[in-house]
Amino acid sequence: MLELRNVVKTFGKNVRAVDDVSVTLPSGVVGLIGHNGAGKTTLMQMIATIAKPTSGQILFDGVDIVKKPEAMRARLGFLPQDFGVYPNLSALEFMQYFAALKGVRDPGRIRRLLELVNLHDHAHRQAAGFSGGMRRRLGIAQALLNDPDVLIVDEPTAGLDPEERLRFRHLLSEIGFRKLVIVSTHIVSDIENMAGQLAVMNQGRLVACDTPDSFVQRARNQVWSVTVAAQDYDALSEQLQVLQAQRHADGITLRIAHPTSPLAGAVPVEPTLEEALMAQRYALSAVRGSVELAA
Ligand SMILES: Nc1ncnc2c1ncn2[C@@H]1O[C@H](COP(=O)(O)OP(=O)(O)OP(=O)(O)O)[C@@H](O)[C@H]1O
Repeated sequence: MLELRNVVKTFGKNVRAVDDVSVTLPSGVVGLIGHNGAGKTTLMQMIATIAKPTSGQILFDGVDIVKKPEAMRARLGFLPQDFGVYPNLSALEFMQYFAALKGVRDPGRIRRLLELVNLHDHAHRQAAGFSGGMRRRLGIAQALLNDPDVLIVDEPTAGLDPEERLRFRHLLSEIGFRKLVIVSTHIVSDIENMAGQLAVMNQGRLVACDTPDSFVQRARNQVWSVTVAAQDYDALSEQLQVLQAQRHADGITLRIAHPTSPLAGAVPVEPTLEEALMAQRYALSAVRGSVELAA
């Protein structure tokens, strides 16, 4: 169990990257979500013991890992955002290199991990020719070498194509059956089907931590659907929090976040998780990107 108590990280005088975060995380997949600059990477770096909190405590199974980082390092797998593979090494050589660094002596483990991430057929290929998804999967394989109890993955699907995203999500959710997996992202769809808990960060603060279902439940009766005339769209979108707009022959059907009925004829609809987060005003840059007029 991982426990953060009043964790603060400041940079210089003015930047409070992580601002008084307290949370307890048992096991399973936790989605750490928030817009760019919300503090996700800084928080994960502190959990991974590669940055120290300015104040506060981080306990893993009751041990203070700020004072005793080795207690965490031995049980940690970390895939940072800017993880790079060595292009001249094959997948197998890369794994052997990290196994040596981590003191892992079981050669069968490398083979099993390459199978787990579906790279066993490419074990002898140089990583230089790997796609983004293959590199991320190799990154996960090295992070699992020491059979960690905690796996931390920063922005796992950045730059991956849709098929690779799916495969990667599936892999992480499988690992989450047995371990604590912390996945940071600003893309809700990356974690909505695998995270048991969602921790939402905004400006360094942890503004909410709950199950995806609870977020959706709280947003019920706050997301509305209504069809309006095409010429009214610009004015309405200025006044209302439009989550989605779809153009068709009879006008434009809007999905709107509002605590009460926003317009005559509006009917409440079941919110998606993304809409629920928007309706509750957890600003997420990725969500704003989804508000586009579909022709
Ligand atoms: N080494 C540093 N020195 C100064 N400021 C920093 C440093 N690292 C992070 N920050 C600032 O701390 C805040 C949080 O950054 P952080 O990278 O943790 O956010 P994030 O949620 O991971 O963002 P992203 O999704 O873009 O990776 C930002 O304002 C960032 O500019």
